[in-house]
Amino acid sequence: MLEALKEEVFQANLELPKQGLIKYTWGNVSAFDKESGYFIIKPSGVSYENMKASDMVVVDLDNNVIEGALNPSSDTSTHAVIYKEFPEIGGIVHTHSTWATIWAQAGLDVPAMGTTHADTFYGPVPCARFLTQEEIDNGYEHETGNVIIETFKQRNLDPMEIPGVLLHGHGPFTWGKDASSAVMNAVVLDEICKMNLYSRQLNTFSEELPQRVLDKHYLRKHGKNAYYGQKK
Ligand SMILES: O=C(CO)[C@@H](O)[C@@H](O)COP(=O)(O)O
Repeated sequence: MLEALKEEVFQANLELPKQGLIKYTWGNVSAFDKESGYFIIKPSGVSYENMKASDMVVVDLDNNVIEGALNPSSDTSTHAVIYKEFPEIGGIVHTHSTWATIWAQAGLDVPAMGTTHADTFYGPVPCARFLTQEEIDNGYEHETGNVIIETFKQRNLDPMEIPGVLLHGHGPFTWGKDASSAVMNAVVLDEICKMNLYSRQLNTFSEELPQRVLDKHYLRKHGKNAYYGQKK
């Protein structure tokens, strides 16, 4: 079942090593199928070289495997929590990409310092807190999803305007309307983390974008008045 989406998820997963976002098996991509309510995710620990589209695992939002011979990613319940809470999300990516993970390990939000950032993220990308011992005991991956939701709720963020998050001491999750846009957002997040780090090294006092520039760049690409991709 869902053969076309399996192929899409497979291709999106292959894009991670191609874009230099992961080494070994340090990441996963999934995509949600609105009609069935199932999502498709990379199998756990399977190397990208040996993986086939038919290895992709179909799961439901309660983490039951519906189809697939291999174990789904160990991050499956984090993906499920995000899909459940934010129905507009159609694809999710988790990586340990170097630059974004550096910011995650530093425990810092990623400030919007340039228009590269503003073209994709409408404000700083938040860094979510460490999990408590109780949360880890309750179910680490599930609670990781809950901490992401908590971060977006507490800060009143729209997940489609800020399509990603850092987890303190761990790494990034990004998402989008489908798997390939979630991968693109993972690439952008890693690049802006790199740019910001160098900018702050060159000038500790490098400023964040003024709101007017953030608005200009984000709003011409997104939302009802977007200029990009519209007919003349
Ligand atoms: O975050 C981690 C490990 O820290 C996992 O995402 C990573 O190892 C990938 O796991 P899976 O192979 O998807 O089970």
